[in-house]
Amino acid sequence: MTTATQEETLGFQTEVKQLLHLMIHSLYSNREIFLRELISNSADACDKLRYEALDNDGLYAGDAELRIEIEHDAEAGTVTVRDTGIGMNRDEVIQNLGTIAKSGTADFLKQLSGEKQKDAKLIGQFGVGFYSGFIVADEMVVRTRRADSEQGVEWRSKGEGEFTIADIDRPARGTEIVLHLKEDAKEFADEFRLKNLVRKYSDHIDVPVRMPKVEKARDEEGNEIDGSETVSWETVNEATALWVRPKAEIDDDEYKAFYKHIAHDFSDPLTWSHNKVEGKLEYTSLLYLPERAPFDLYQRDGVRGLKLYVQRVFIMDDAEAFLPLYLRFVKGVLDSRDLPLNVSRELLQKSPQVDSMKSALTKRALDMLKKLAKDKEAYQTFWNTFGDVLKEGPAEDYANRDKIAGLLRFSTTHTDSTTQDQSLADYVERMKAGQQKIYYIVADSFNAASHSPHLEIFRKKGIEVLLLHDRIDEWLMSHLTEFDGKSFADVAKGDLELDDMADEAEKQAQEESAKAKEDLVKRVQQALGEHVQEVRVTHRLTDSPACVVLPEHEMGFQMRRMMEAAGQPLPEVKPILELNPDHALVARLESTEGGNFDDLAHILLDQAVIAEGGHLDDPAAYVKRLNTLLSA
Ligand SMILES: Nc1ncnc2c1ncn2[C@@H]1O[C@H](COP(=O)(O)OP(=O)(O)OP(=O)(O)O)[C@@H](O)[C@H]1O
Repeated sequence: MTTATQEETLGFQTEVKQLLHLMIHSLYSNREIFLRELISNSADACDKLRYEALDNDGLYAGDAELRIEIEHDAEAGTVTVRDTGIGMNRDEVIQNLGTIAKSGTADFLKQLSGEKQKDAKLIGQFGVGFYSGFIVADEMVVRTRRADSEQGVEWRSKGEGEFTIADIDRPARGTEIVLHLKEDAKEFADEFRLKNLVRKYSDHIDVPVRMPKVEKARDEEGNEIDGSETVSWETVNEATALWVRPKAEIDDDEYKAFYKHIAHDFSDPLTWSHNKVEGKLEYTSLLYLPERAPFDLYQRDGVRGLKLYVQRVFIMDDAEAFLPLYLRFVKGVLDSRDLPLNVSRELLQKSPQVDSMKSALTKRALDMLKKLAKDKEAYQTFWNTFGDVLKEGPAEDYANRDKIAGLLRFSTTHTDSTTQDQSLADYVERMKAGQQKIYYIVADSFNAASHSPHLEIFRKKGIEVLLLHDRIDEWLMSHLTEFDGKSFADVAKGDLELDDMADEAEKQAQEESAKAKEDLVKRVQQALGEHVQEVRVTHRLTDSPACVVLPEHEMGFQMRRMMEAAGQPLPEVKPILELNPDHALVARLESTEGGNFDDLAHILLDQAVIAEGGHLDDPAAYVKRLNTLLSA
């Protein structure tokens, strides 16, 4: 019997309570995963001990065998998961089992409304880990002792808002978790069931998972002898690290199970890539592409990186140095033969070996995406979830710009749909004879892009335009210069050079109408004064009377608005006003005199700004002018 001292009862952090509630209700139909989660934690704890013992093998204290044991007691209705890993001290128990360390969890949980909370998929974004025990247990007891401490600790909770913690005697290091099963979960206290679950979920774990095997002696006739029971421990999982095994011997289910272990995810991965590299550098990598985004994907301090092993010894989680930021959704394992066992995060930052592994792994990850892209549906799932992150690529990784460009997907006037599912290769294939450039427009929303006056001439001529409407798009386009030898052109910037595609008669007519409007252009320029940089006649419009454009190398409207919203002061840039010489309103303008001319010229400018998604400096003045003209 253990004696408990220093007992205190503490409350869970609010987020833990919310998460527990969410989990118990949403994972009911998937209850068996509790065992996978607890074994996964135990395996991590064994990895951590192995790592700390590299410097101090005294930590093993005569028992160097790392193992996980699972026992059950059908009568008492309990299941116990025990490990000889690193264990926890009192502070760690409070910290790890009473709080959720991940920043942003509280905010995320707050956003979830009642209906959404029922969605089992959401819970996967957190990786419920230890707390999943409460899906099947109405009480959990944890007894643990850290390998470098003499003091054992006991933690108990019914998962209802508080836990009790006390010091106990505990000769064995490591952690033991006893689950007191709920009435309707007693089925898990069964040898056969447990064994199957271990094989299903934890076969690939490096550490042996053992279960007691009860044997009875037999008499000469082969009958079991009562009272002769002996118990031996039997290893029930394969217990070799998955990535070490030859690819041909690993089936898809094993790859998937391993993903769930390392990524703490509930869903299957979309795809994976397993490679052994030999030569100057020797390492094995197993990269996975998740199906769902973690809730902290866009947080600067969100978890990312690979699980790093050196010669099969676990070194660290979330080693960020091996992949660029724009591939932060990739999960996986890297096992290197060349790095020193005592490698630290700081050393990783500076190592040339790490740099060459990073560039090789980046290529692998991009190749994995290219392969996935052959399956349109799967790739679309990827793109809808992580496309925005991949769009950071061309700016961050100049060397792989072309590869990344091939992986991008866009909305275009060809499909006129918000779904971004067209590649640049698709676009190039559809280019018109004589078309030199890949045209795009950037706007704040899909509708603003697809209804922009700038597209009128393109639609008329049947030239496809990419409709970019994500916040990051202008940033992306400023880092893409060409694709397949074709340069990119923003249809809202600079002069339109559709000349190669216009016939002679068309060109001549355009020149003539520009000439005929020279006078009007001058008058408008005078009326608008410093509000515009230039006024000119355009042929890019068919339905609208006017539009605003920016000089070729100027930052685009969308990016300007974003930077201004972020408090970044920018030098003012005046737009160029382009007039449609064939529009009735422009004809009316031409025949208007005096104050009305000024009003109408201003109205045309303001309307062009609005149509492009911009805000008016002085909206009241616009309304007043419009009303004056309407009531004239
Ligand atoms: N068997 C164990 N031995 C030692 N420490 C453990 C054990 N189980 C859990 N812990 C500690 O408790 C922490 C919280 O565990 P929990 O399973 O909730 O989350 P996690 O494993 O960190 O990540 P995730 O939430 O993604 O599963 C772990 O990070 C670990 O430090």
